[in-house]
Amino acid sequence: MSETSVVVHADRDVLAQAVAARLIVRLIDAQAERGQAGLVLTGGRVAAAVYRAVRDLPARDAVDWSRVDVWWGDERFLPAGDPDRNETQAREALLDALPLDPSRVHPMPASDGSEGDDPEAAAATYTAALATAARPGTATLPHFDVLLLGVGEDGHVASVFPGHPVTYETRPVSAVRGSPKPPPVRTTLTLPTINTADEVWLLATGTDKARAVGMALAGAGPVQLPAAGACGVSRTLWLLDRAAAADVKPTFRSLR
Ligand SMILES: O=C(O)[C@H](O)[C@@H](O)[C@H](O)[C@H](O)COP(=O)(O)O
Repeated sequence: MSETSVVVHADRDVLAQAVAARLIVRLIDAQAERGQAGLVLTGGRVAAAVYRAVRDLPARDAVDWSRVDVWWGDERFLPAGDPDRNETQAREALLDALPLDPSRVHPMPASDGSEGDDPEAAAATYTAALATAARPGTATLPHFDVLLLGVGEDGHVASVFPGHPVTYETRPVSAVRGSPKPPPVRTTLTLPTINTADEVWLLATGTDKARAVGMALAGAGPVQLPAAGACGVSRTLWLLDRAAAADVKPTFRSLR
């Protein structure tokens, strides 16, 4: 039975520290249970603050990083190494500092990769990479223990934007053209894929996010507000600061 929880922290710095600690513990537990862990990264400023906090916490050494599979929930379709790629940002903020197994780090293709400047081909390549790592006996996807999502002011998650055709997409990975947040071309896990994760953690800070967060938790639909359609199999965890939680009904709040 899936559980939805909301945890509210004082501000972004405290949130980043607390989410980093929570993430480290969750990865340790996953490895204790399964011998490995699957982590899906997101882009954006809040996630970057969390990544830096993980990097700087000594407890990160309790994770066996060589047995963590790292995936991305979405990517800005730009050349390899572009500073605006989610991959580049995650590598700089965290991944470069960790003893990861490079074969277990799975960035989404870049626009100058072997697929060429073709986001549909890039989405197909990522779909194949996911299928290669699929759980034995299951369909097409690996085990995601934790899937991180930033939340946009408009309620987007990953590169699933409100009202965009991608909100209806049922294939595992989709190309996105005409993104309202630059750059316009992206690749993304779709909502059905996101929703196979054991735990989905939605991160939001600042007053700009309050309306979207409040509406998502009040039961908005996923086409209007994709964040409302992101749910973990075991748990959906909203990790907010006070400003982003301003419109969340008191029944959902657990102040920290
Ligand atoms: O590629 C991206 O831009 C992200 O994956 C996107 O979904 C992001 O997570 C949100 O827009 C929140 O970003 P902020 O934390 O910067 O507000």
